[in-house]
Amino acid sequence: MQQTRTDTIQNEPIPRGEPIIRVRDVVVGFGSRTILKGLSLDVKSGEILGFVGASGGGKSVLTRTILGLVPKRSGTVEVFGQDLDTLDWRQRQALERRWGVLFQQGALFSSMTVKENIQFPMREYLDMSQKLLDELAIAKIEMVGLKADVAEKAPSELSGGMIKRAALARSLALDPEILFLDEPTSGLDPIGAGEFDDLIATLQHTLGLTVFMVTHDLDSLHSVCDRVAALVDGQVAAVGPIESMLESKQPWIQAYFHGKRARAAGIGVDNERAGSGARNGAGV
Ligand SMILES: Nc1ncnc2c1ncn2[C@@H]1O[C@H](COP(=O)(O)OP(=O)(O)OP(=O)(O)O)[C@@H](O)[C@H]1O
Repeated sequence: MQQTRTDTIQNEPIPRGEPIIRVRDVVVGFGSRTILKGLSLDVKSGEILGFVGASGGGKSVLTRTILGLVPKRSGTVEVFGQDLDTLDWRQRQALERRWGVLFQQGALFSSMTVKENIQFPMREYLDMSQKLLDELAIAKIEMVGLKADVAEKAPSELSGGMIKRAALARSLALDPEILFLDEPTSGLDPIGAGEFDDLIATLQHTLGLTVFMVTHDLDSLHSVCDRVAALVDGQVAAVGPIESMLESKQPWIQAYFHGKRARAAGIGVDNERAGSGARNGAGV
């Protein structure tokens, strides 16, 4: 059991399949531009939800809004059953250590070794000896499929794929229940991306994580996501298993999931062969 310096208000795990993130009628804008226009979405405990949408449509903005990094104009965000607007800073801190984030650039501190990067969030929240911190960091490094000797390396000595894994190890530093991934496979070659997808699926399965994953990667959507939510014009236009996306009549979703790249990823091929056997969308 890790020791914590932070008070917690509610540590009950959310039962599998129940909403662990509940976004309701969220409006976010910058100046005269409104990006999220009354967006609602549930992320269920234990699922990998893929979040897709046009470039610049607001996927990262939603992620950052859930994380409390971007102010809302209206609407509510509940995580672990708690309305984020009602928490004081201590409660907020307790809640934040229950999630991990891997941002698009997977930025590691360049002046620190991989081990120090992973220990950075640990030092903020955990009160334990250096020896234990070292053991924990090595465990995280091995968990993401890297060798222990990577611990002492600088980020500049790593390949792009290794940096992603090291950044993932850091996001797992505090044993989060929810993992936010912003385009985790961007910049990886198809083999590296496939391996990273497998890693996410394995970690989700073994650690019982809930994963909210912004992605453009049709292979990832196909191979690891339990459900997909599509952001169109500031709202979630459809959410459900990937098969349900194929049935959507929404033009952007049709273009996305029936396009050339989707066919190349094998999406829809089975459905087209099997006629109309696809499941229906699950709604928000
Ligand atoms: N802090 C900010 N101030 C002003 N505009 C912003 C800010 N953050 C995001 N935006 C704008 O909001 C829109 C949505 O951005 P966002 O990064 O969420 O898109 P996205 O869907 O994640 O795109 P991509 O798939 O290309 O990463 C963009 O037009 C962006 O310029």
